[in-house]
Amino acid sequence: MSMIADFYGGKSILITGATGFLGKVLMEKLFRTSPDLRVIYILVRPKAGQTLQQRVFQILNSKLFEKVKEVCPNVHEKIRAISADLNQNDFAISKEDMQELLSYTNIIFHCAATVRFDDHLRHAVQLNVTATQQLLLMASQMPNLEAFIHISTAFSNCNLKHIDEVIYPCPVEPKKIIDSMEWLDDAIIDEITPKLIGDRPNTYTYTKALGEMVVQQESGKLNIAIIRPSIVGATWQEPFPGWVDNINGPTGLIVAAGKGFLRSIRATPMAVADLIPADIVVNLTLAVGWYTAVHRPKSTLIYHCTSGSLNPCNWGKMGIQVLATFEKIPLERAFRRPKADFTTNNVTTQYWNAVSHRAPAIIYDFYLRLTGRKPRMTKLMNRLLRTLSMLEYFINRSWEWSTYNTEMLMSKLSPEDQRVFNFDVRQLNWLEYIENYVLGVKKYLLKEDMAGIPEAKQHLKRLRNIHYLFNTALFLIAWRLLIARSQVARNVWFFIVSFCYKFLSYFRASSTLKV
Ligand SMILES: CCCCCCCCCCCCCCCCCCCCCC(=O)SCCNC(=O)CCNC(=O)[C@H](O)C(C)(C)COP(=O)(O)OP(=O)(O)OC[C@H]1O[C@@H](n2cnc3c(N)ncnc32)[C@H](O)[C@@H]1OP(=O)(O)O
Ligand SMILES: NC(=O)C1=CN([C@@H]2O[C@H](COP(=O)(O)OP(=O)(O)OC[C@H]3O[C@@H](n4cnc5c(N)ncnc54)[C@H](OP(=O)(O)O)[C@@H]3O)[C@@H](O)[C@H]2O)C=CC1
Repeated sequence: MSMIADFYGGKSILITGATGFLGKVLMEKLFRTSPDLRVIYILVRPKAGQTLQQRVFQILNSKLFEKVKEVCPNVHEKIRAISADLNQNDFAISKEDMQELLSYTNIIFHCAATVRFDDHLRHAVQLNVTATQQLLLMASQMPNLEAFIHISTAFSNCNLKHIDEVIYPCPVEPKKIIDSMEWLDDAIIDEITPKLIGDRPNTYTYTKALGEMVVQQESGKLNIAIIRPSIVGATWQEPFPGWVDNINGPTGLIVAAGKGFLRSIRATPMAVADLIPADIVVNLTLAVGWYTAVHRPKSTLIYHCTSGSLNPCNWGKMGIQVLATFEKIPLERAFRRPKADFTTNNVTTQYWNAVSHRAPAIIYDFYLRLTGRKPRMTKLMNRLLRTLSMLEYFINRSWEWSTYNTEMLMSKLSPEDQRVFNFDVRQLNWLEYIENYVLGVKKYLLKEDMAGIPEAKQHLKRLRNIHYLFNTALFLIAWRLLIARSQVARNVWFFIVSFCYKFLSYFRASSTLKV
């Protein structure tokens, strides 16, 4: 019997960010392991022309929720979508809905955030700091609340090399930042942003650090815990291996490599690739929810959900395995063959960006223009290069995260809970995981059919032939130009031609003699 699954039975759970990557995996696991839970409230905003109901319907009818329907056939009745926008005052929740949330909620999982690295500071503060503060205020009015679990990121203190499971203060108090965002205009905010974020690389990591400070300062009498996952990747085992549905983090680069857009990347092959599968994050989150509610630790505990210190993998190994998988299982309609390499300095990066990224895009756009179509490759390539420049910070450094609390929690679980809510990353086989990740990208994100693999392989063969033809033509043109200009080149050319002629004559003469 799982104590954790049992604990969530009959509970009313509030999840923010339930429509996001992690939120969906969290909801799925909750429904699958505790189908007798009372209700899951999710705060959702209408988006991309879809109503709340349409969004929920789409999630529940997705591949991810297939197994849930077997164990919890009435899942539609157990999910209650509440119209909310975390950017608005009181989240723009109606009075009745607010009353219901305040009266019944037992557990809160706060996953919502803006994860964009380059978000404007005002927006990032609003969502990652102010909204967290408002949610804590709401939580403090919930008489039945047992635990508040805040999802942060292991990179909130990426300006440090060794990071402990503690909250590190930022120089400027979050309250002052929240206040100043109300009266400063955008131009001034733009000007002070680099000074505020200091040695952090972007507004995302900075505002997530401020969010943690807010949690600490406003915790009051609440039972709170903070989880810091590193780079969340596709699922490892549950509900099935390799599930992923957005392009954040490494996923976008895996797609770009598989489609042949990404040919070189400025990364340190030996740097630790601190990836963590989404299902491990979710299992730890649910275990932390249980532990925080039942054991009520005296202070706010922080849990690092990272892989580097327990089972390290590096970017070099990961890159090789990604490419090896694409050899066996290519993506459809690739632009070029999947073939990428790491560069380690600015000069080679600029060179390969020009030769392997920009030049093919320009040539392809020229071809599109010639055939009366709209050019698009240069724009796409520029976006990819911008993305690469944003991710570079994270793939050229290694961090050490201590995992004392996470290991302590593991030791508190019963053998059954260790199995059902497994967050022991030491059991993960990286090569197998990455292969499944790449397969998952193909199946679940790009929705490509496995039956199309032979055709995809044929397409790659055609691309290889075009590549050889192009290189031969380029070589011949260069050689012709050289011969026209250099006496040495001419001599070498005559030498080769006469050597080939003599060799052929000798070969013909000896074969005539034999007859
Ligand atoms: C041997 C070599 C082998 C090579 C093989 C390859 C193997 C793999 C090697 C693996 C190395 C992994 C490194 C991971 C490090 C992650 C560190 C995370 C650390 C923190 C973790 C966290 O705690 S938190 C979650 C992370 N938070 C994000 O990860 C959001 C990022 N993101 C944005 O901050 C915005 O996205 C940004 C970029 C501003 C654009 O912003 P923007 O306004 O220009 O545009 P959009 O966002 O609308 O995206 C418009 C177009 O960008 C394209 N794109 C967007 N993301 C993309 C992406 N990741 N990879 C590719 N392409 C991407 C997309 O293809 C769109 O293309 P299209 O237009 O055709 O749809
Ligand atoms: N992915 C990763 O690699 C990592 C993520 N994390 C943390 O995990 C958490 C979840 O991340 P992830 O699932 O990847 O992120 P996603 O971007 O996939 O999901 C973000 C969620 O927040 C919601 N949200 C954003 N703005 C609002 C708003 N104004 N009102 C209501 N809801 C809003 C989104 O809703 P909508 O669908 O409407 O946009 C979505 O459900 C975040 O706190 C993130 O910082 C930490 C480490 C790594």
